[in-house]
Amino acid sequence: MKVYKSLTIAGSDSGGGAGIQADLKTFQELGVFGTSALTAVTAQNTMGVQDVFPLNPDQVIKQIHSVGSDIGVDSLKTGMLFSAEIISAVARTIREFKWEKLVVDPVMIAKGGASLLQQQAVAALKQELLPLAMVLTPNIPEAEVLTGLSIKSEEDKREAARKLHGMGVKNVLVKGGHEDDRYQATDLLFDGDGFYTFQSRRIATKNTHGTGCTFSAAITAELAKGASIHDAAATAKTLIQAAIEDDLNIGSGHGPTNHWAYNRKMKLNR
Ligand SMILES: Nc1ncnc2c1ncn2[C@@H]1O[C@H](COP(=O)(O)OP(=O)(O)O)[C@@H](O)[C@H]1O
Ligand SMILES: Cc1ncc(COP(=O)(O)O)c(N)n1
Repeated sequence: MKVYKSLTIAGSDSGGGAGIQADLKTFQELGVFGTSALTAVTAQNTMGVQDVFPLNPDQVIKQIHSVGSDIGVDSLKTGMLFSAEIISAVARTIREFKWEKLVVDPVMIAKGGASLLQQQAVAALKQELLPLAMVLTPNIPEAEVLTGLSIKSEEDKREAARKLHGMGVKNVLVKGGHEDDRYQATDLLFDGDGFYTFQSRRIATKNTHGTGCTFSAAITAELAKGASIHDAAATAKTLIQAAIEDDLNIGSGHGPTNHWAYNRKMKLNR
């Protein structure tokens, strides 16, 4: 049996809903062997981020080398990277290994408002990491920071996607979770040629902690198995919908989604 492997380079969420924990659970749910390189430890729960302890770039790089030199990487994703120094070191290592199936989730701010990326690191993200990305998955506020555009409409989303593609990203997937739409959650993919939308019913819930991490991890796992970006995005959208729908209601703030809901839903639909 061929074993597919995905690496996540991201922060730890002690609360288990986002970051490395969400990524590994999602890889597992999609049948892919998950490995990780931690960039930072956060003391975090559903109420917010209580503290952030970044690792130094050498500590991050050593973990990536350990995984890359022995276990192997069919696809990888980045999440919380925190500083320009970590971004430069990670970008250098990805180039060294010549990994192509890279999903960049440009994590900037946690749902509760805590900063997970230093402001001065945005330039490094744009210059060093975006040109290596096979897929970039910004939410609306992240797409606004990266492009300098204000995004209010579907056409604004397209304009932002075009601009990000111009920065060297092969496929741009602008997520619509933050949109002011009571009925739908619509994600937009631009592959350089055409636009594709992935739409679902918007679920009325406060428990959306880690949706972005889970969504980009699902794309990463599907790419490892050889799926096209279009198919990977479709699977990720189905998985995140099932995960949000199946409300776990953990904690008293923004709770996590259910990472094992997808397979259960697939079995029921069979
Ligand atoms: N309330 C919701 N109902 C259904 N889908 C949602 C909801 N909120 C977010 N999503 C979906 O979850 C994924 C992550 O979106 P988003 O919330 O924009 O990212 P982030 O967690 O990075 O802020 C996207 O596929 C988006 O469409
Ligand atoms: C360690 C870590 N990484 C990422 C996020 C973003 O979470 P979300 O997916 O809800 O934007 C987070 N809260 N913590």
